[in-house]
Amino acid sequence: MSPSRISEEPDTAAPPSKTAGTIKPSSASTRSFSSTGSRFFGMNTSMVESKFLSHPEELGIVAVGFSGGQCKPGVDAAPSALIESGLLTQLREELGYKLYGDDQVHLYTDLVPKDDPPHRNMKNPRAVSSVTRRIADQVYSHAKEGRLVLTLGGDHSIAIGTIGGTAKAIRETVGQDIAVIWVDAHADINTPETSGSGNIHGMPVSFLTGLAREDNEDFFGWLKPENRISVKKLVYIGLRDVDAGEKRILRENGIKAFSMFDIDRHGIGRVMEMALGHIGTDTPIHLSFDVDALDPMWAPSTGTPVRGGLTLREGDYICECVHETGSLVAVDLVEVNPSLAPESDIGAHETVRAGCSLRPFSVDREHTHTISSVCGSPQPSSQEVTSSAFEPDRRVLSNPLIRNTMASSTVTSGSLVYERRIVSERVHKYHWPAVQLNIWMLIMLVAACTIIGVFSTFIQIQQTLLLGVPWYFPYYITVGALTVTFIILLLWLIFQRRLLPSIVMIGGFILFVLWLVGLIVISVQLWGPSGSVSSNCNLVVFGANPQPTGQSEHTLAWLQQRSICQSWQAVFAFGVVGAIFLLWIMVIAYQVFADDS
Ligand SMILES: NC(=[NH2+])NCCC[C@H](N)C(=O)O
Repeated sequence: MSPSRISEEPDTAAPPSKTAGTIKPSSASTRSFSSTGSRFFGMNTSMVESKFLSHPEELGIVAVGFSGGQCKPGVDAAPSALIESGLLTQLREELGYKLYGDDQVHLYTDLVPKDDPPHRNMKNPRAVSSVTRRIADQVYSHAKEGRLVLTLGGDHSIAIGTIGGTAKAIRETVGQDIAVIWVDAHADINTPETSGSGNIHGMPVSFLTGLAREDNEDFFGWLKPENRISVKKLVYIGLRDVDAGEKRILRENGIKAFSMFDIDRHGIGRVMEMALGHIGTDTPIHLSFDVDALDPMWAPSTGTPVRGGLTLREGDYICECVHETGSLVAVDLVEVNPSLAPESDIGAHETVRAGCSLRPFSVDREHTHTISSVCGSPQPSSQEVTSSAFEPDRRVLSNPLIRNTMASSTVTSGSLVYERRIVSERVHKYHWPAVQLNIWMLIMLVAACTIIGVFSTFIQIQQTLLLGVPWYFPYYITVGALTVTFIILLLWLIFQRRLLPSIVMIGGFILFVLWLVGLIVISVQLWGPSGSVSSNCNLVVFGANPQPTGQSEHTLAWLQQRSICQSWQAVFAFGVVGAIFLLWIMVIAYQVFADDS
């Protein structure tokens, strides 16, 4: 590691300074803007209310000059390069943040042991473990103060510390678990055992989620449950180079991942809606942004570049959307490596510039309306889309030629033209109340089958007695059969995940009308003026005095007549229940429809 620093202070674990504007990037102004104490980020440009920060106008800066999570030197120089490019000055002077933090890039040299042999296939395990532990303390102290925390890396292994620190602080201050949006070309979820490289920057997520564990404090055993995150609250964006073992881990744990394939297919706007919808509106968000998520066209100077990545504008958009939620509590910007400048020095310069552009802190006021309407109210995620998020690109990933074209981008040298064709496709996910739907189907099934059964028996009796069959017997049997068919259709649609409220409303209405006609006819038969069934039953069956007993034909005939009368009553009761339940399902379908729109 060849550390670079802004000031050559030895690194200590001292808590971050509480003096505003103390980070001194080169000759940057140390002027500090006064805070109005309002709960808004970026007072000058944005009016997004922070949901979880008590001091959103304060920015805790942690500058991490550490590269031990991988083998290429230079990534430790990124914080200095970013600061020298004016990132912090802009945050302070243009966006009005009060900056908090030590006036140095931390090199953690005191924590790097001379001898650090591999452990469980991990390279530099002791150094990475103790450095990330120190970072966790630094981030924790800022987050505990209710500040937004910005960590400038360093390689992505440092996220073990940043996310570990945020998770703990937010649990203590807000009492909630954080969600993590991991923007990266890589999933970084290898366990020590699945990793092919042994580089810990490819493993941070497995330690943070508890998929990889160690008891020994020297090897991340210091990560306790309060530092961990749930796989359910983890969302990837921009993936395109995922190891086989990682794919298995993602699939087995049902982790939400939006690859470049999804971004090409749906567009970044829809992907952000789905990502934020998965997290929910009421969850603090830690955004961990690896600059290699961007296409090397914009960010070539990074350790593990992969072609076919995000445009710079898409990267900005992700940051803006997350900012717009008001749920952002911490940000990492990692893997900028100014010493890796393929072709020319412009590479390093461009990468640093891209890094500076990725600021989830402000949105132009003119943009605010458009962005709020897209990102501010996350849509429910679409299972049709995201469950397949990983599978379709397997073929693409395996073929480097195809991989390069998967972004559907065209680059013409001279003037840069980047154009992504977006196949837009609107996918709704309706939230049906499963319990109510199941109860409805069960009751309707019972009602329909009872009516079919009773009227079939009545037809047999009529035929046995050589009497004509009234039209409403077969009519009600048909209505019952249609109801059963409708329920089977609903079950099939549910199974296909295509149950639309309109189908339920139209089907429910038609059945309701048919059912109501049957109910009216039965009511007329039961209580109508001309020889009603009810009065006959009351007179002959229920009113028989004394009621016949004993083993005689008379008793058997009476019992038969009684069961006919009871069947009429049952038919009427189920007729009423059916009509009411059909009304109910129309109301449910309308609510589901209204909720979605
Ligand atoms: N943060 C990164 N750039 N990670 C790259 C990881 C590459 C590879 N999957 C590995 O585990 O080694």
